[in-house]
Amino acid sequence: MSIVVQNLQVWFGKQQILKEINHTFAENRISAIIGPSGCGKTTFLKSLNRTLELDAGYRLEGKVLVSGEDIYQREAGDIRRRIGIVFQTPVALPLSIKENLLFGVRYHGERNKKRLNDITENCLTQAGLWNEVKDKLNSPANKLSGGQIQRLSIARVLAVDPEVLLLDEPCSNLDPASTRLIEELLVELAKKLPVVLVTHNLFQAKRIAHMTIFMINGQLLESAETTKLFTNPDKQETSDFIAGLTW
Ligand SMILES: Nc1ncnc2c1ncn2[C@@H]1O[C@H](COP(=O)(O)OP(=O)(O)OP(=O)(O)O)[C@@H](O)[C@H]1O
Repeated sequence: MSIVVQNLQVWFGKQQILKEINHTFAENRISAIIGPSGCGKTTFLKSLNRTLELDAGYRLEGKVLVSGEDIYQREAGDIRRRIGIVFQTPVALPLSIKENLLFGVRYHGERNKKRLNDITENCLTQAGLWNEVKDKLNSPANKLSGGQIQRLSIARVLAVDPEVLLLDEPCSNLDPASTRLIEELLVELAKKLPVVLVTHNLFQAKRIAHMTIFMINGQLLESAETTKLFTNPDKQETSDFIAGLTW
């Protein structure tokens, strides 16, 4: 499973936000998207699963192909299930831990009790949360820590069996220990599906990303194996950004 982006351009009103982006996100890889604030990282991520359409006033040109299909020619709800997204702020719905986990699954129509129980255990286990919550599945999720809620958010996305996982700065509100747990989780998940991660934390990109993409002013300036991009980038702007010389 790869994601192929062809000539992607996005506008909000008259302002062009993304400019002719071409890229292939490969299978079984973690790709990190880095770049200065406001360069379009989140917009790019949201265009990969049609979450962007939930914002008013956007216009998009170009193609995003998943399994060879243009996601903009398919049903948006189905695309958002197949290409899951986790946002920066850990969100617990005002429900129990189990009902948080099953929210999307129930929305998509699953009613079988055994199946729902199996999904609960499998996904919480995958997210490294099962042992911490198995004895309090019916307790309110908002009593969990920020790091636990972020792992629950990831588990909730995994529960609908996505083919791709997108994350927008998933650790920016977390302490180092919770960050490490999420990073370990992403490394495990990337063995099964492509993971695309927007991060401001260059150390995080270095630690876990196989590929890193550098964006600036709505353009994808450079993408390469992470080691190459951080040690021997092709572009001066990338080098300056990594060195902290600009922005
Ligand atoms: N819904 C929207 N309506 C209008 N403009 C928007 C909208 N969302 C984003 N923008 C604009 O698009 C540009 C890129 O924003 P985006 O959030 O994609 O950047 P970013 O690189 O993720 O920034 P940051 O690192 O600060 O999170 C910004 O100028 C922003 O103001």
